[in-house]
Amino acid sequence: MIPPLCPLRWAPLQTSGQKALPSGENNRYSKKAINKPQETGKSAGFGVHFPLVPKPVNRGMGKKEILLPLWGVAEAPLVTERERVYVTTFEQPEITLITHKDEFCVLVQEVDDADHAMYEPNHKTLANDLNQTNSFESTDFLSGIKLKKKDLKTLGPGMVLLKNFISISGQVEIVKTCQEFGKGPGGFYQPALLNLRLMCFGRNWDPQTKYNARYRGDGSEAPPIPDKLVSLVQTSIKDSQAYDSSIPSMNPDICIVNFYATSGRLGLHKDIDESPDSLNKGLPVVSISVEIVKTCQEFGKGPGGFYQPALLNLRLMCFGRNWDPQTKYNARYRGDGSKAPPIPDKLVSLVQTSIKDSQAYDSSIPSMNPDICIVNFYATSGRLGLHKDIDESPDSLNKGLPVVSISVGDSAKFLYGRYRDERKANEVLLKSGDVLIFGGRSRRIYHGVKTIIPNSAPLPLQEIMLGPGRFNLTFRQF
Ligand SMILES: O=C(O)CCC(=O)C(=O)O
Ligand SMILES: [Fe+2]
Repeated sequence: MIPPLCPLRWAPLQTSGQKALPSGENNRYSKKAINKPQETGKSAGFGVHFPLVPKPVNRGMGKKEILLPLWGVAEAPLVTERERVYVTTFEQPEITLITHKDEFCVLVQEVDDADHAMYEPNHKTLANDLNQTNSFESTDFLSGIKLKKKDLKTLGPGMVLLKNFISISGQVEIVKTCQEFGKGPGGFYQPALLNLRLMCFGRNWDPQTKYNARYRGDGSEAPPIPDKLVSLVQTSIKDSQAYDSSIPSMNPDICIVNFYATSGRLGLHKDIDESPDSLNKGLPVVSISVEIVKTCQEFGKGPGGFYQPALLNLRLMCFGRNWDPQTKYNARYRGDGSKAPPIPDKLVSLVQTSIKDSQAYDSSIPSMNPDICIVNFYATSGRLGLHKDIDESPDSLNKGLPVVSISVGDSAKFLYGRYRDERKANEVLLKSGDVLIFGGRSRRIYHGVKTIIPNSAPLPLQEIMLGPGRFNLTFRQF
């Protein structure tokens, strides 16, 4: 079993297949067909060893919750496609749980009773394991105590989706607030031609007069935005900025609440009624993965830039200090006399954020201050044989200070395992924007890159990259 290995899906850019909104000032309510959200792919399957048995809790309607202790999940490769993760137990390989990744690693499964029955035999044999672990109470999930882990995706530059961000109890509170204010003066009404009901907090906006009518037709004024909602918004922005620093801060002064009945819909439109100052702030937006590619391109062509090391199927450069496959960390300068440029600050903080996030899953992952970043560029034929990263100082290795690996560009089939044997290795697809952290007991795992998948990079990246290929940046503390 592989100890803590924690791939985070950070995904800064939209995956190919998602379409940008059509250009042109489609205003808020023009009647155009609504595109269905595009599925970007099916969940991947991973063999995961669970040393304990899930305890299904019946929630009715064929829904059961499966509670797993945090560490049981942290040992699993938590790579997900969207919010779903498939987990297969080794003990019962025929069982595949279709689960939601959630805070506290409470996994929710929809199973019927036949599936349920299959768990029972193991339940007894592994009861001891279960007792030795700190499993979470189902009430944690129901009361929706603060989210430990936010599933975070950027859908494009400046566009971030925080999955599972608001606890269930928070959602209940929001519904209650909307119900309460919605039925009072200034509450919900059905605007002409629109297939939804609308109300505003903070100030009035309506489809006809935009922000120009201070009061509603019924003479009512919008109630202030409830404080709790304002702080929820502030927290969301702060969290999103940790991933996409191009998102500007904001003090909301208007909140538009739409209620869609089941037949509700809203045509494609832009939200462009706010002040020009507000609309233009934060432009142009540069996503961090675009920035990473540009940084690598810029430094990569200068002195100390990319070169092809003997016998390796990739191009290499370093930030922070020099490392090369022959002399390891011993040659301070490269063969061409050049010195490694410092690691860009933004990358250092990205690494710190990733480590912090991974620690929320697995507190055994130590913190780390990167002083070396090795950048590999793999063309489509690029690969890297199974190896261990063991050239760092004994102190760093013994403490298990993590290697933080950021992938940008085309996806790669990444291998990892206990042995230097590709047939025995586990495989995981690392996509653009994924951050893989291996530290603690996994610091000395074998790992390598089997293949690069050409043209799998998000479209905006393909546009700025000079051709297909993958950048991988590994950060370590010597
Ligand atoms: O490209 C990768 O994902 C792995 C790179 C790596 O293992 C290394 O540079 O040591
Ligand atoms: Fe490595």
